[in-house]
Amino acid sequence: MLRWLTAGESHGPSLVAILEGLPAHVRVTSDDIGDSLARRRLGYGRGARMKFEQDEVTITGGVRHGLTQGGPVAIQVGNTEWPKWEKVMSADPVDPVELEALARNAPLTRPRPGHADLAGMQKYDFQDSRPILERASARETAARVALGRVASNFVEQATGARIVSHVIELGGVRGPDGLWPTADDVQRLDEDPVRCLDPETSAAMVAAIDQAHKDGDTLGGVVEVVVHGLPPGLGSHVHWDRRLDSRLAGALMGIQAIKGVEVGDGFALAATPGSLAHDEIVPTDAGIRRTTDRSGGTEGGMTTGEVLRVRAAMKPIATVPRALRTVDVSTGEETVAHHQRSDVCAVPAAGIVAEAMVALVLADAVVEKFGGDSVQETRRNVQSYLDTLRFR
Ligand SMILES: Cc1cc2nc3c(=O)[nH]c(=O)nc-3n(C[C@H](O)[C@H](O)[C@H](O)COP(=O)(O)O)c2cc1C
Ligand SMILES: C=C(O[C@@H]1CC(C(=O)O)=C[C@@H](OP(=O)(O)O)[C@H]1O)C(=O)O
Repeated sequence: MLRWLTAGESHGPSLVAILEGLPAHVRVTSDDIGDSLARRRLGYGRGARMKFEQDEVTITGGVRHGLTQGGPVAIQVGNTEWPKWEKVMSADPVDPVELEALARNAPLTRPRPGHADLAGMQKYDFQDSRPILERASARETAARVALGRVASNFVEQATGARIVSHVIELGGVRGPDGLWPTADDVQRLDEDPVRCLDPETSAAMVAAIDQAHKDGDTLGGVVEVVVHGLPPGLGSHVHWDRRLDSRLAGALMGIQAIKGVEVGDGFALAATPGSLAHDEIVPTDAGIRRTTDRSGGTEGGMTTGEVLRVRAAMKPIATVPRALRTVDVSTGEETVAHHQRSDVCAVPAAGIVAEAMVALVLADAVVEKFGGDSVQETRRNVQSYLDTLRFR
């Protein structure tokens, strides 16, 4: 079983993340992790912070000379914003007079509808939303993406499978159906301002972001994660919490602002007759194959060996410049929510986070099915399973 945890606040000194349970000899470097973090910062519509903040990666445990050692992998991602927040976010007490003089420390008492502010203040008994938003912030996804890169290196080195994501809808602009990227499309997608495969749709998405920016508004959208080359049989039909589709859905729903998940054609299948909803099984020269991939590569909570496809729908950014109504909790009076610099749209970044979450679920499922204390042992186990697989 893989276990992982992240800690750290949006404006704290750093995020930290630990991943336990991977075999030894997985190739991974700080540059790999830095590359994945750089991909998460991409995307038209993100706010000013993405431009001036750097992700400073340090692997502090579990990796030696570019190979995992079998122990927990520990990664630190420094927040370069920290010097501005040293007093406000200090772990140790700070002189209250000094704190009072800091504009940055002014209590945030006008909770934003759509963010964690109000429910968090009620639940954790704070009169200021700062302690809530600091941890609710999607800054934390940098730590997940760092671990996700270690996990995806493992999945690729053990099974050959490759993970890619793309944006299929943004601000109501939807691309043509049935366009799925291959792993060779990653560079092209990363170069597109909104990580969309279709150039015309991409241009319309960029225009939608520009319009929202002009209108003081924010946008959401839908990302799809596609995995090529997985073996059949990851996950299991035998219990709800062993189903791979359930684990993927939980992981994707665990990303900030994700409000819907689909596996394969998901909700559209509910409106399709059975004769057109499933993936027929046919004999081919390459073995038993499917004619379509409507199920998104899982049946009975297990991978089928076809392309895995999962989608996540992101609600619009909660910090709306044309601020929404709220209550000032210090007075009880109606007012508008606090607003500072913020993303207009972070759907392209959410796709990179979704890739990381899928990688972590798949790494767990690969360890569970194939085991191994070194990645070469895992790979041998995968190969012997494939060599002896029935009805290939
Ligand atoms: C990559 C990414 C970037 C985000 N950027 C912002 C942002 O700049 N401003 C904001 O208000 N919300 C942003 N969000 C969304 C908030 O984190 C999210 O709405 C908040 O945590 C509450 O979400 P929940 O209702 O799903 O818990 C972002 C989310 C993601 C995944
Ligand atoms: C810092 C990141 O995203 C942040 C996520 C976020 C939120 O509320 O989720 C709010 C914004 O931060 P701030 O409130 O400091 O402007 C984003 O910039 C990041 O992704 O690295």
